[in-house]
Amino acid sequence: MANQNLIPVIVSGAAGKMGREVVKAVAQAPDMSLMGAIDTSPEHQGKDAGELAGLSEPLEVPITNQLEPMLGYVAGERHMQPGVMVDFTHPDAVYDNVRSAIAYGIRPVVGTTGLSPEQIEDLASFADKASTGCLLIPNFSIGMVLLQQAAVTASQYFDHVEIIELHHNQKADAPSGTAIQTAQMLAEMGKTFNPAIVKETEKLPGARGSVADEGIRIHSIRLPGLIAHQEVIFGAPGQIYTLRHDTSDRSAYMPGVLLAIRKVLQLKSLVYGLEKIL
Ligand SMILES: NC(=O)C1=CN([C@@H]2O[C@H](COP(=O)(O)OP(=O)(O)OC[C@H]3O[C@@H](n4cnc5c(N)ncnc54)[C@H](OP(=O)(O)O)[C@@H]3O)[C@@H](O)[C@H]2O)C=CC1
Ligand SMILES: O=C(O)C1=N[C@H](C(=O)O)C[C@H](O)C1
Repeated sequence: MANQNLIPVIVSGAAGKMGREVVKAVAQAPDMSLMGAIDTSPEHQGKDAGELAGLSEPLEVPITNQLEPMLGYVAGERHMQPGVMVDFTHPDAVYDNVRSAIAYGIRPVVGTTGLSPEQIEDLASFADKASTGCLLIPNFSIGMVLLQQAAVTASQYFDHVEIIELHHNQKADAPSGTAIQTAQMLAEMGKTFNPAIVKETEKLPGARGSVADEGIRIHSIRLPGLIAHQEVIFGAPGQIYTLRHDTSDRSAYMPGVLLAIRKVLQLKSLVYGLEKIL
């Protein structure tokens, strides 16, 4: 395939758990070219992104912490498709990274969670003004989209629901972006869940989890040995309906990430959620 058909991709957070998977997936995609691998972690500077990701051959793409020069370089590659930046970094870094990418006309595909509603609104208006596609995807796995659809269906028939999300203990944000999105989807059904039956007292603050939109409670578990898991539990007199999704390997997210890289080129504004591009 000639170069002008390739999508130039920058991976931000390339040395991290998700970033390494993305480097592998992009390197193996026939329509993409890994142009930059950004990561701030000092011990990985200068290392080959492919070797770090476990590929047998080097990709000749060194890890660097210089995002802006890389955005400028890719923006200047006019003989290729418009550039895409995939971000799997940290809740404290993602907002600035996305603003910078949009400013250079590079389309962000964002997996990093932990953005506040205000930050998301601001990024949406920035992308809109720049007529630049931007995808914010709290969860790239198809299984989670299916779980959320089943939860929305069930919420028509159940008035009581709680969410439990379980993750590895290196996760910075709680609750997970996926749990927040799931609660938002249920809240959009237009009813308030979990009407109080008794006056509850929390003898230890937080014992009943956090209360998201429309009374939906979210409980966050953090343990080594976990990757990413979510349960949505509906209750009614005499029955419990439990939906559960388990991620056992981060490769589960890669078909969604590659799809998002291709789809973001067709967008002119910010879109939130994998289900919108399937
Ligand atoms: N949407 C989805 O489907 C999924 C989303 N996630 C989310 O993705 C994010 C990353 O997760 P994960 O890979 O597990 O995290 P890791 O901590 O393993 O990786 C993040 C990497 O980004 C680096 N980093 C931090 N700040 C910057 C910055 N400003 N620029 C470039 N690199 C930076 C980190 O370096 P250092 O360690 O030195 O800080 C680290 O190497 C999290 O928000 C997580 O919730 C995770 C899985 C799936
Ligand atoms: O940090 C993680 O690992 C994950 N984060 C995302 C989230 O916060 O929902 C997606 C998935 O749960 C894995």
